[in-house]
Amino acid sequence: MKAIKVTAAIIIKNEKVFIAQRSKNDELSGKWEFPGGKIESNETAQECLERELFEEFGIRTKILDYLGESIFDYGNKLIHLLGYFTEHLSGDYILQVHQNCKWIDVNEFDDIDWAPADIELVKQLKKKLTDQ
Ligand SMILES: Nc1nc2c([nH]c(=O)n2[C@@H]2O[C@H](COP(=O)(O)OP(=O)(O)OP(=O)(O)O)[C@@H](O)[C@H]2O)c(=O)[nH]1
Repeated sequence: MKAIKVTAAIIIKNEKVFIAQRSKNDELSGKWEFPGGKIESNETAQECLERELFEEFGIRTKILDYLGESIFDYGNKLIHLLGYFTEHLSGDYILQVHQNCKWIDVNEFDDIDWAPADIELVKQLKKKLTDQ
């Protein structure tokens, strides 16, 4: 099975991380994720993330450092999630496709009902944020 490459943004403000909840009609409905989406054939991971964040929330962003990856087999598909630290440049967050969003502290990571592919990425992020 060929892995589907998906970008995921880690946006941090006042030491809190932005996460979004997938919509009712979505696959993985109700699960929380780092916003992003599938990389299209003509774009880089960075271009993809900037496009997705504008489409999904109406915000302009700048992609910073690469955090890491998670490869997860959902059975019907293999997801290759790529996490990038991302800076919010402008625009208010307006939900276009998600049912909810929130800013969470690293202490709350373990209480979130994450999309399964995110769990490995969350582990890496937690390590990075608590080791500093
Ligand atoms: N954006 C995003 N997708 C994730 C995460 N974790 C995870 O398993 N996924 C999965 O990765 C795939 C990407 O989904 P998406 O729906 O956000 O991407 P997209 O906007 O390009 O999709 P579409 O073109 O089907 O609407 C989905 O199968 C989704 O369930 C995550 O943290 N962020």
